[in-house]
Amino acid sequence: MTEKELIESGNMKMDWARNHMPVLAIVREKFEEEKPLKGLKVGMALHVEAKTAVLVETLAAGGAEVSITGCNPLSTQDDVSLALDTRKNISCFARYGVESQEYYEAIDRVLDIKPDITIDDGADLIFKLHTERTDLLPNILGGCEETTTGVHRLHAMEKEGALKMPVIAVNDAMTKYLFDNRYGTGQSAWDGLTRPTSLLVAGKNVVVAGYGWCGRGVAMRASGLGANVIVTEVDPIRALEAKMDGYRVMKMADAAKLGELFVTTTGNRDILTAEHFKSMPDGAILANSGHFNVEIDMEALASLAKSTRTVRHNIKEYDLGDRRINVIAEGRLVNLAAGDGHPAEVMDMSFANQALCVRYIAENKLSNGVHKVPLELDTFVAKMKLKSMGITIDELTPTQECYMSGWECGT
Ligand SMILES: NC(=O)c1ccc[n+]([C@@H]2O[C@H](COP(=O)([O-])OP(=O)(O)OC[C@H]3O[C@@H](n4cnc5c(N)ncnc54)[C@H](O)[C@@H]3O)[C@@H](O)[C@H]2O)c1
Ligand SMILES: O=c1[nH]cnc2c1ncn2[C@@H]1O[C@H](CO)[C@@H](O)[C@H]1O
Ligand SMILES: N[C@@H](CCS)C(=O)O
Repeated sequence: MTEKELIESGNMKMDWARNHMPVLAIVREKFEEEKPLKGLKVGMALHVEAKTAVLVETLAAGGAEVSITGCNPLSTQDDVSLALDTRKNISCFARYGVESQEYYEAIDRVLDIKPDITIDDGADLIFKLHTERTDLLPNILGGCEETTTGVHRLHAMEKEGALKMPVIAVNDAMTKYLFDNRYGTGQSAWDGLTRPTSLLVAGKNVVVAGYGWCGRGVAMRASGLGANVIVTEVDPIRALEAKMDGYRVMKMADAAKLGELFVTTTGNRDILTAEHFKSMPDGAILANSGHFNVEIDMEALASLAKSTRTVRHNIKEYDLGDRRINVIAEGRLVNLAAGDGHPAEVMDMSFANQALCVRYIAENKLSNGVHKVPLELDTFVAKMKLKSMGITIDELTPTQECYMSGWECGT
């Protein structure tokens, strides 16, 4: 495609996404009217695709100058990146398939605008701010973090006294993780698994590692597609939940022997290791929908392999001699690296939270540390989402409110 065609394609994707993000549209209208971000610069590292682009244009509509790059070398859609870069007050440095050095250089270019507010997915931008670009910290009003792993990193920094800015844990808003991590990952992980493989899920043994918000979504949809789902966990409560939700629960050492398709969603490292690769059935398919590319030990797999080859777009086969193992999208987030990311209706809520939190940072002086999304913003997003779906719900009557808050009328 020519550059002009790519830009057209990016704009088309953005139009489609925008039309399915009604809560963000409400926020954008307010931003257009009130310009709450006028004079502010926002630096972002997020998955650069159409839904993210709608968030970026929303921030620009609020008066901000926005500079963005990717948060994963394989999740950028170049057509959207180019289309964004043509917009007024927006620069986009993300490119698909960049090597590590180029990935971090692009984060530096984002930081070169000297942002007042940051938005991260995985905390790579904040990490750079606290290591190589500390000179920029005094200018920072605050940041927002999109994902569970990023929030973990920030809590670890805070605990060590290393976090030198306020950050809002957007992931932890109820209108984010209950929907994005569960229904979003539940659907888009299967988009990323079925597109490259073009194989049947029904009847397969699917092993889901981790029964957190992402894991339960992936397991639920696997079950809906007819798979026999096996869950692995380290948390006894979550393992019990998985069992009572109807799945088999066992150690990965045992699941490895049975699984035909493996999906990691733990946010942890070394979930699938040499020990497991050696006992997997021939042709097993592995994918990660959790944390970076460390959930599957790709180095161990490469060193066990006698040879490797690309067997389909986004699938690499590792020939171990007595068996072959297939990995989707280099063990990186399968839903974004091999699929189209979460559905727009879900990112609508996640990104409405992001836009509202950026405004909150602009209008309130926050102390250094990790902050919750204010409950009124979380509730606003839920109410607007219901409204956009044409759903009205009951309200407590004064008598009911009194009954619920009293203690005399318990029986
Ligand atoms: N692919 C996506 O688009 C997407 C969306 C949201 C979150 N995420 C990422 O997915 C990961 C999980 O997020 P979440 O919100 O579900 O987190 P979560 O904390 O709710 O769940 C993680 C689960 O993994 C379990 N776990 C940890 N180590 C394990 C091990 N060794 N074996 C088995 N289970 C183990 C934990 O006990 C926990 O129940 C994070 O890295 C997050 O950033 C990805
Ligand atoms: O299509 C998408 N566009 C932008 N962000 C996404 C999309 N799908 C998922 N995530 C976000 O990626 C984070 C993990 O890196 C998740 O927390 C989710 O919010
Ligand atoms: N942005 C990182 C963290 C996801 S949990 C990634 O894409 O790997």
